[in-house]
Amino acid sequence: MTKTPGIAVTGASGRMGQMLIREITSSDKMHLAAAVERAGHDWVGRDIGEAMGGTASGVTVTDDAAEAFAKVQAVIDFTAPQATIAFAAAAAKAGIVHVIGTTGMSDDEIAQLAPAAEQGAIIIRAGNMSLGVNLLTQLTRQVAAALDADYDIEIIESHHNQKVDAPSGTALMLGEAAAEGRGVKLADVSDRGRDGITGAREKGDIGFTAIRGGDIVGEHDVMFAAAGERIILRHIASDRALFARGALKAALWGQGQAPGEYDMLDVLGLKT
Ligand SMILES: NC(=O)C1=CN([C@@H]2O[C@H](COP(=O)(O)OP(=O)(O)OC[C@H]3O[C@@H](n4cnc5c(N)ncnc54)[C@H](OP(=O)(O)O)[C@@H]3O)[C@@H](O)[C@H]2O)C=CC1
Ligand SMILES: O=C(O)C1=N[C@H](C(=O)O)C[C@H](O)C1
Repeated sequence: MTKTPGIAVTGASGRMGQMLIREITSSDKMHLAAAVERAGHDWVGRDIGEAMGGTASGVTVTDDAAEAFAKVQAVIDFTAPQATIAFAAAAAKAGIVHVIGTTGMSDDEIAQLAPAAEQGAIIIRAGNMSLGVNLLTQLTRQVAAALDADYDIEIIESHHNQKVDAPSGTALMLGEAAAEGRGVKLADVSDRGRDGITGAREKGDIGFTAIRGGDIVGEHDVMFAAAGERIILRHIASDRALFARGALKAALWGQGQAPGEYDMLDVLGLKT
């Protein structure tokens, strides 16, 4: 029998952490080999299956990422920016695949991942792991390239009321794609957080609006609004399992890749 890759999940008690553990446990292409939580978390030392309210899995939650990563082929990490930077360094030491779903990272924090990729980590990072959204980035780039600045680009995202970062990682991916299509830098045209007497909209800007409420999993619209018409590209995620399955696909794709930084377009073969 062929041995499947062992996977570690960080932020094991989180919304995505638990979803990832369920998906890995039901996959025959990989197995759950470690579950990591931060020091002091009350799940540390408990069986992850039991902590999640199910049956024993044989995997005890640990706060020792280095020890966990030494015995796996990939780590899937949906946590928080500073935690992800620390996990990247540990993944580099272990020479394993590091799938990063964490959003809300500043440019400076993203730059801090580069040394890990140079030192042996195979980093696959995306603000959204779904096929649909990654396809939508390509469509957004295409439509933005085809239309001139008479079409105002607005990105509207909606998420659950526990989300801590805005705009969402997905909205930023879509904004980058629109800016690329237009041949401009997103940082030069990004318009966020309008409030009060903002003045009229600047031609060529890419606007962002974030809605937070209830249990919305994740919805994104890219609107191209001109005199007399609007084109709206929309993605609706209705189940977090979508993101988890994308992350599992990335963990498998990364096996045997050279150390470096990749994204879901690489994994899904959508790079143009
Ligand atoms: N790329 C994608 O496709 C997707 C990305 N995401 C992103 O994934 C991230 C997590 O989302 P979600 O699961 O909803 O969030 P949760 O808050 O439910 O889970 C976050 C987990 O990370 C842990 N964590 C936070 N900070 C640290 C730290 N400093 N060290 C160690 N562990 C830490 C938390 O532990 P504790 O409870 O102790 O704080 C918790 O277990 C977010 O950035 C979100 O935007 C979400 C869905 C899809
Ligand atoms: O926090 C979430 O929930 C999600 N975060 C990602 C993002 O910031 O875009 C992906 C997805 O929309 C869910």
